[in-house]
Amino acid sequence: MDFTKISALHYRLPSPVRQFIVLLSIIFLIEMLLMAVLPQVTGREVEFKDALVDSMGLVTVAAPFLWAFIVRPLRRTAVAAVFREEVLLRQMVDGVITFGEDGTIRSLNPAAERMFGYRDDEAAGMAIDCLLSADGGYFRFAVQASGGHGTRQLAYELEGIRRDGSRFVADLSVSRIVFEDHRAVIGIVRDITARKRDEQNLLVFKRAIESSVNGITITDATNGENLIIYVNPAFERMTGYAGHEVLGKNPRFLRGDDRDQVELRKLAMALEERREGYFVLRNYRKDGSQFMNELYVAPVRDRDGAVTNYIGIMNDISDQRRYEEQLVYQATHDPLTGLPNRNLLQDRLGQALALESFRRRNPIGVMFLDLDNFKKINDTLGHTVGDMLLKAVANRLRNCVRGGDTVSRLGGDEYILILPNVKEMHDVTTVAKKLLGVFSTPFLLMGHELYITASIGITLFPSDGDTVDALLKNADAAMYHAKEQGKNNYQFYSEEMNTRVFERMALETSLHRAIRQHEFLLCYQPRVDLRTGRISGVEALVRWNHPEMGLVPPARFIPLAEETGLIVPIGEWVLRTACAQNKAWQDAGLPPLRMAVNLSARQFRQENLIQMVADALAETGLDPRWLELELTESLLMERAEQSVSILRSLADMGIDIAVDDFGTGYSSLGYLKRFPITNLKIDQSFIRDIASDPDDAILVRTIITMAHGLGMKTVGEGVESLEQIDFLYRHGCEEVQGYYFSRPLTAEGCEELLREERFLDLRALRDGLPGQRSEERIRALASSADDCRVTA
Ligand SMILES: Nc1nc2c(ncn2[C@@H]2O[C@@H]3COP(=O)(O)O[C@H]4[C@@H](O)[C@H](n5cnc6c(=O)[nH]c(N)nc65)O[C@@H]4COP(=O)(O)O[C@H]3[C@H]2O)c(=O)[nH]1
Repeated sequence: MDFTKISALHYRLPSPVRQFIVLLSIIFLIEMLLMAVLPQVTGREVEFKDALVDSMGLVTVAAPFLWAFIVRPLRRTAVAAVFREEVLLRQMVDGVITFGEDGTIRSLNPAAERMFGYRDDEAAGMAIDCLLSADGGYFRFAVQASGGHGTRQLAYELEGIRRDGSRFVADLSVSRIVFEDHRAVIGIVRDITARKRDEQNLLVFKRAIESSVNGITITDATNGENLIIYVNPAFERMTGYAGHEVLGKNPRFLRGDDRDQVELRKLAMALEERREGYFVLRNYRKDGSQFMNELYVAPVRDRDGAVTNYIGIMNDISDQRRYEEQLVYQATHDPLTGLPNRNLLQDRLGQALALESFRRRNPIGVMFLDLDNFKKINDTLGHTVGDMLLKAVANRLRNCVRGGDTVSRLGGDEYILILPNVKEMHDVTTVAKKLLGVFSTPFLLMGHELYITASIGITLFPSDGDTVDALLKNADAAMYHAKEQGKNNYQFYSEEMNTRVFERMALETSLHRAIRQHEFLLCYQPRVDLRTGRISGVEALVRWNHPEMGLVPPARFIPLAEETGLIVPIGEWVLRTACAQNKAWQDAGLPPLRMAVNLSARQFRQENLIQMVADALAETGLDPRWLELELTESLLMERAEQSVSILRSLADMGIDIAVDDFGTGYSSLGYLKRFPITNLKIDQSFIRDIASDPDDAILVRTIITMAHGLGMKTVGEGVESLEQIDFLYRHGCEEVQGYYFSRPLTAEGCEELLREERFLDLRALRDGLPGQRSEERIRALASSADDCRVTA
């Protein structure tokens, strides 16, 4: 390799011969001068002339020494210096290109060779434009470089072109070198593609950080202080602090005085252990407001693994937390009253049981409180009032118990109370009495003064059960017992209550089976027209022929069927069977009579009721005028407005409507007038003492008068004596029904009665109070009929 070609540096190294000659000449000239001047000064011209000759000889003799001891060492030193520079050039990682002012490349150093893919000798003579492309070509910078005086350095960013045509970003520094008569340009080229990419990447990262919705902090961990050196705009938005206000501070200022946080301790530990971590902290904005900071902290390590910085990524999750809390609240609380719901109740009771099983100190009381007749209020006054009442009850119950007790709502009108720390049984009784007492004051809601009572069932852990389910189930059974005991009382759980509940469940199961296996049958109780004494109609009464229990009375299964909804298929069967039976009697040539069929509340609320009745009539072929539907007074009044339209539709079909158990509910005269009612059936509770109790007598008289005033007829129910019949007859009651004339009969028994055209002999009544004979006669008549008496 010709080093002299590499760069312009070799121009600085003078020729050794020239140096040597110059040196000798200088010495000789000095001696000559001395020889010329000294004789003048000393006046000894001859001696000096001889000496001059000697000097010349000496100079000649000294010349090799001069060469050997001065010029050569100097030369060596210089060459070594140049060599060092040349080696430097060769070792340089930057490419060095020398080229003339005409743009012809003179040399490339090895780095430039690697960079451009040309060997030095290949590149020599090529135009610099082939390696470096810039707008306006090489001349722009070459001319600029050579334009000034002395050496100037200029930097450019160009495109480097490799031998294979690929390009890279080149950073070029050019220097113009002028040495003696040599001129050249040195270009130092650096491939800055990676740097440029890094710069771009940095820009992207910076932009990402700046535009991140997460607050980002960078702290300096080198001095152990962890002071903030950067915060992004999201941090400023999140905290309300401007960047300059927090730079140089430790981020812990965000926690304010709220130091007692478990998560803070975890954070401190993570920082101490120099590891990353995730924390949720209560932090405070500049205005003092709190926010939940979901913080992710990660250390940044240098090449040696030492932590230099921490990056903190913050996320304000206050809204999310609120939402989560709301979800948890919704999942654990009753939306209406704000009381704990079944989930939370089970959780709390479970915890109380676990704790008490361990401590075994005091029993836990569980109370099941159910409002009495709440449904009536809901149905008559509407759901708004019902809801208000439930809320008001919740408040009263809450205020009635201690802080550690739980009042929860299971739904509907059922509340459960947990008393976790019962010291004595007496405590539970006191609380139960207190709870019943909160209902002694009426509830004033939307202008209504509501009196309501509650029934409470009580179980105790561990004596009545040791699981949540068992305790709740037994409290429920006890509450049912309280209802059975006349409501508005409390009952402690006992084993036999469960037996009853179990029986109820068994009954429910067998009711399902009864429908499938057609275990129901109908009895018919005749109704007598007091004007003629003849049978004017019959009432269909359902019986359940239970395979083991025998005939089960409706009072034992109708309420359960009503509760479970089974009354709908049962009622439909009753209606069809009764219509079919009536039609069959008519077809058999018996005198036509009215068939009364009971409709339960659930059936009455069925959307397809009208259609169902129409279908039953159509399928059996019974004329609607021989059908009478019986509905209770309370059922009609519960949803009076809806009842009006349903009853009208039924009446329009030609069906008679009777109000059952009249006098037991609270009828509004206004509605009674609007209902298309044919008959009012006076409840047997008023008939029973009609002859002895003046109040009942007045009431019955009033009902009859009122019914007539409204254009309705009356039927006396449960008539058992001639005196009762006499009273009703005298006060204008149109019909009677009761054991006196006939008990409910099987279809065959009833048919026989009809065939025989049995009648009530009214002569005795017309002639005044009946004598012994006539009464006996009538009794005999009644007892001769087939009996459909129930066994249970
Ligand atoms: N102490 C006494 N009782 C008398 C006398 N005369 C009749 N009874 C009884 O009084 C009830 C009259 O029927 P209800 O008021 O409609 O009252 C009925 C009715 O509300 C309901 N029920 C009966 N059958 C059906 C039905 O098919 N569907 C629906 N939804 N309810 C029914 O069950 C209730 C009870 O029916 P039952 O046990 O058959 O009881 C019948 C009947 O046997 C009497 O002189 N003295």
